[in-house]
Formats: sequence, structure tokens, C-alpha cells
Amino acid sequence: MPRFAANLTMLFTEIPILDRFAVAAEAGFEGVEILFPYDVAAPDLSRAAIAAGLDIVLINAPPPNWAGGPRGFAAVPELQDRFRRDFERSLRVAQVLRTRHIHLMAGRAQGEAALETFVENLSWATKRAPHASLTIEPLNQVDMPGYFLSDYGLAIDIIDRIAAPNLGLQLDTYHAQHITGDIMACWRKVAPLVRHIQIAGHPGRQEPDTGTLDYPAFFAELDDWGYRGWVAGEYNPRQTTLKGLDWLRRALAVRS
Ligand SMILES: O=C(O)[C@@H](O)C(=O)CO
Ligand SMILES: [Mg+2]
Repeated sequence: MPRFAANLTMLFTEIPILDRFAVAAEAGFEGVEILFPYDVAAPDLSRAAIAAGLDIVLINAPPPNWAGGPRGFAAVPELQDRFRRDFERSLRVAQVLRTRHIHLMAGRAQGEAALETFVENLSWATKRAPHASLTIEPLNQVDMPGYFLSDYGLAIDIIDRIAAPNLGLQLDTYHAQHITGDIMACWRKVAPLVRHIQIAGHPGRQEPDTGTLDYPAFFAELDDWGYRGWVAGEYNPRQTTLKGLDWLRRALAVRS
């Protein structure tokens, strides 16, 4: 059974960010991810994680705007400088938080120039931060209209083309089911490239045990493949976060 992390940008939002760590640990999570940890002082986040005994396993590179702002710039030709500056900032924050994975968001863009920019920026970043694990994540076009990366074939081609050991795939089962219609087949196609997994129910993006996806079977499949990475709950809780954690309790019971 994989190790589970809580996405503190979407879970436990009923309490202040620095209080979410202890509550997540108490609930059984062993790690957390924070999409845009740029509004709170990094040493405060780090202290809260250490006090709760949790790893901060993933952050996104800026922009620090979750509420409808741009979704990254890595594939936006005219914003290459901005991407690189923001990446430097995420490296500084990741160092304080001791975070292993940094998700580099492509942003809204299209066409050949966007592809070349994405490849150039990602190659640059892999060399700039050889110690970091960098990820790219296909997002579906309904939730993220115009986002450059919403195709798994394209993600595989880009990762193969750059061929850097520190660049891999972030598999979000909600987006993957939306994009491919078959999460299990998608996982089997991309498994060797996957560095980090996020889960939610589909459709609806609520608790993993809502909707149509069979998570006990998916977790068993991850074990069969020897997946050793994290699985992060990244969803919108239906009520309070704690009331919707049966999926985690059941998974942890299978593990023990
Ligand atoms: O799935 C998502 O939306 C996230 O993992 C993300 O990185 C920001 O959009
Ligand atoms: Mg995701």
C-alpha cells in the first residue's frame, strides 16, 4: 500500500494552514503537499510540518494564485524569463521545506512555439536543479481550458525527448480519468514515468470513494507494479475533510 499525503491547498481548509499539519497527521496522513506555498513564510510551514512529523512532498512552482489566476508559464513563449525567475523562487522555498517534487505548470498556450518553449524551459530546469524531482501533469480541458498539457501521449513524448532522470510524470487520477476514460489503462501505459500520484473521485472531484473509480483495485495495482512514491488526496471535500476520510481509513487498514 502506498504512503498517503494530504493536499493542504484543498483539504482541511476549514482551519488555518499552519494548523492543518497536525490534524492531517492525526488523521493518518504521512505527508502533505501544498500547491502554492508562497503566501506563508516557508520557515513557519517547515516548523509546522516537522512538529507534526510530516514530509512536505510536493509544491508547485509559482504563480502563487490558486483563485483563477494563470496556471504557470513553462510553455508560454513570451514569458520565458518569468518562468525562470519563478522557478528560482520555487527552488528557494523547496530548500526550506525540504520538498522533493516540484510541479512545473505549462500554462495556457498552444502550437509548435509553445511545445518548443516547454521543452526548452524544462530542459533548462532539469539542469538547473539536478537534485530536485520535477514533474509535469496533464490537466483536463474542461477544468483548465486552454492549458497546454492535457494529453498523456504528449507528456510521454516530452519526457522522452528531454530524457533527464529528474523529470517525470505527475499522475492525477481525476484528470487522467477525464482525459482517457480508463485510469487503469492509463496507469499501465505511463507507470514507469510516474513520480507522484494525486487522487480524487471521478466525476465530481470529491472524496476518492465517491464516483466511479475503484481505488482499492488501483492501490493493489500500484503495489503490483512496485510503486514506491506518494499518493496525495487532492479533492474538494463534500463536508468537512475529517468526515470524508473513510477511504484513507480503509486503505490504512489494508496496509496494517
Ligand atoms: O490537479 C491540479 O489541478 C493540480 O495538481 C495543480 O497542480 C494545479 O492546478
Ligand atoms: Mg492534480
